[in-house]
Amino acid sequence: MEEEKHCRKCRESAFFLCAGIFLPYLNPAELASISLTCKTVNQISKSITSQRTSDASRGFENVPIPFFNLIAGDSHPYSYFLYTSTQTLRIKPEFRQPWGSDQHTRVCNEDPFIFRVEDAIGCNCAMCGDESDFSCPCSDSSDLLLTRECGPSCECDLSCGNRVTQGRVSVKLKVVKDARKGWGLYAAEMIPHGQFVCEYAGELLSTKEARERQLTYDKLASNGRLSPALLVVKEHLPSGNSCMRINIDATRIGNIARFINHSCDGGNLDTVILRSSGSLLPRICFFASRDVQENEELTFSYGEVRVNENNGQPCFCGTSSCAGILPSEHT
Ligand SMILES: C[S@@+](CC[C@H](N)C(=O)[O-])C[C@H]1O[C@@H](n2cnc3c(N)ncnc32)[C@H](O)[C@@H]1O
Repeated sequence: MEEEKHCRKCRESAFFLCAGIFLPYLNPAELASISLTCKTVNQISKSITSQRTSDASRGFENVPIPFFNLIAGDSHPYSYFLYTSTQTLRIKPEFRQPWGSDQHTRVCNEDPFIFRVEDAIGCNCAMCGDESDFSCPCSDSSDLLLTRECGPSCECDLSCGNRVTQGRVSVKLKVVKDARKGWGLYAAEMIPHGQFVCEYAGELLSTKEARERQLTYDKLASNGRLSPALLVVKEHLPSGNSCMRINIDATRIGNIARFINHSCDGGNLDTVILRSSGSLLPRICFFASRDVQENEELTFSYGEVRVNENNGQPCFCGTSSCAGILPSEHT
C-alpha cells in the first residue's frame, strides 16, 4: 500500500515537472484547453499567464514591458506573438518559443546585423560617439532621418556612444489595450525628445512575399481576426524614385514595436533608417520626435497611401487631421 502511494507520488511529481517544461511552449488557446485537465495544471497555466502578462518582451529587453487590459469583459490579458529583439530571417511556421517559465530561452538571433559586408572598412577611433569628437567617419550624417552608426566593421564595441540603437530597449514602456485600436505601446515614464525608443524588429521579407502576406492579412484584418504588423519602408533617391524597399513583418515574430499604432498627424515618433558600417541592410528605428509624457501613447504615421473608404480599415487616432481610414500598402 505504502509502495503504491510512493509510486503515485513519483508519477505525479514527474508529470508536473514535465508540465512546467512544456506548458510554456503552448499558445493561449492550447494553454486554456490543457488547464481544464486538473487543478494543478490549471495553477501552472495561471502562473504562466501572469508571467506573460508581466513582460511582453519575455525577458529579452533591459526592462520588463507589462500588458494592461482594463477593458471590461475582455478576457485577453496579453497578446501572443514570438519575440525577437532584432531583424530575423523567415521563421518556419512550426517554430515554437517558450514563454512563461523561469528559463527564457533566447532562441532568436540577437545580433542586430544579419548580413555583413565582407572586408568593409569601419572606424578605429578611440572615442567615437563622444560629443567632443566629431571626426568619426561613421557618425557622418546629413539627413536626420537617415543616420549612421558604428557597426560590425568598426574597432569599437557596444559601449561606443555611436551605437545607441544596438543595445536592448531601456526606456520604460507598457502595452495597453484600447477598445477600438487594440493593443498600443505607451510611455511608462517621460521620454525626452531625441531619445531612442526601439527598433522595428521582425521577419525580413522579399517584396514578393510581403505582397502575398499583405493580401492574406488584409482579408483577416477586415474580419477583425488579425492585427497585422507588416511595415514597408522605402528609401528614396534625391530624385524621388524609390531605390530600396525594406519589408519587416512583426505579425508572428517581432518586438514591442509591433504594438505601435498609427496617428494621422505623424505621432510622436520619428522613423529613422539607420545604416551601420559593415552591415549590408539598414535597420528601422524609432526616436521620440518631441518630449513624450508618462502614460502617453507612442504613435507614428504608417504612411500616405490609402485605399478607398469601403476597403480600408477605420482609423481611430483621434487627431484633428484624422483621414478616417488607415494607410495601407498596395504597391
Ligand atoms: C502594427 S499593429 C498595432 C498593434 C495592434 N493595435 C494590436 O492590437 O496588435 C497595426 C494594427 O493596429 C490597428 N491600428 C493601428 N493604428 C490604428 C488606428 N489609428 N486606428 C485603428 N486601428 C489601428 C489596426 O488593426 C492595424 O492593422
